Amino acid sequence: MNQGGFLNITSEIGKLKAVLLHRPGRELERLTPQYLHELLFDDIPWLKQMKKEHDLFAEAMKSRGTTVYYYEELLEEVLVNREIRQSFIGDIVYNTNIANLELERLIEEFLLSKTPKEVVEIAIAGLHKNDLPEVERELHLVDYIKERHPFYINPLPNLYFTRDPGTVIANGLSINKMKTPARDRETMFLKYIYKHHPTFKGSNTPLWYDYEESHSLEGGDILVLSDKVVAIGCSERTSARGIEVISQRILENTNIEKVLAIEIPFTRAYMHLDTVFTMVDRDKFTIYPGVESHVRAYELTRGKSTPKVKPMDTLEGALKSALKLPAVKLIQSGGGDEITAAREQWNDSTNTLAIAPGVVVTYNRNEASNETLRREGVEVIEIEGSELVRGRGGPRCMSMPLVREDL
Ligand SMILES: NC(=[NH2+])NCCC[C@H](N)C(=O)O
Repeated sequence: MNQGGFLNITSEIGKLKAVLLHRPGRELERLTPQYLHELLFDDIPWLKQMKKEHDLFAEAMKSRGTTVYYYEELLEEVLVNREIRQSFIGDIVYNTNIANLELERLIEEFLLSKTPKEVVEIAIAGLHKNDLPEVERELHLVDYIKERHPFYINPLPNLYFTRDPGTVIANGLSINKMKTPARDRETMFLKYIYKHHPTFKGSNTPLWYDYEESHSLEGGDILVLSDKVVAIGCSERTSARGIEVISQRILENTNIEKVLAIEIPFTRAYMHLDTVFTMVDRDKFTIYPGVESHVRAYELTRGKSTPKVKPMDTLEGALKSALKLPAVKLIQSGGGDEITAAREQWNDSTNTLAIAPGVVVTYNRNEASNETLRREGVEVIEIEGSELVRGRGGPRCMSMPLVREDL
């Protein structure tokens, strides 16, 4: 069924051929202690160092044969077309909640006077109130009341976690519905790329989910385990209904036969399934031992209009049965020590990115977890992440695989 289009993901571990990243930019320099929580950060990273770390992350993939695409480049290419740029600017302004038509028009005019590159930059880094040239205008009530908020267009500091707004499943794309307002606008970028970029558009690239739908679904929860099985975390960010809706669509339109819905505790430390559980080889997974006993798995198969559900006894059993494997290995992160495991999980030890079967990229700081993976025969490529980690995401969160070789 996977013929035609550019996108192809039939596993978590097939050789990674193309990936979408976002190099952290000025949006990170707009974080202040006051808005950290709202913007889903716990700390303020140092941008210069962050960029270096991110470039080395990209390099680690490139040197192994992965083509790296960047959000800002693709968007800029799309926005060279004036009509598309106008529509994009209209959408951005519409999504800002400025609630003042005159001001909206001024911002629109301001953006229309910018080059495609500048528009992309503002769309991601936001528009500070001081950056809009002063014009005489009558102040409305909303101007007074909202005055303390520093931005007309909010910055998107989480965009470097490209995993979350979009997910390729089989030959199609899911443009996800983000749970929080802080990340809502990220998904719109993907829609423009999908609709207008020559590499991505194509009548044969199905859309499995759209950000305009009402139930939240984030990419950190979606793991394409094989050409027949997808796992989706039910979490703080991804709703049960969102899982049902996308599952029925992929069960009807692809070779996928089963979706494993995996329920994890709803808490900030494990906001997505991939913060506690990732696939590292054909029959190997890494898991944070602190959640193992709280995880519940359900097997979904195609139903009439919504999937049939079968609760499973254990995660291990569910994986074995769905993947038709005689055994699976759940490798516990943290090297068997409870305290180390919890500390390293906070720093994304279980958020591994497989770039080939049994080959993963991880942060070097998670020494015990990396050592455990190696002992289990996994090749571990370590990257520096002291600044990147401050946004609470690791190599898997920072990447959106577009094309993998089939296994
Ligand atoms: N796939 C992931 N685990 N992504 C992590 C995203 C972290 C980001 N600060 C957020 O809270 O949304």
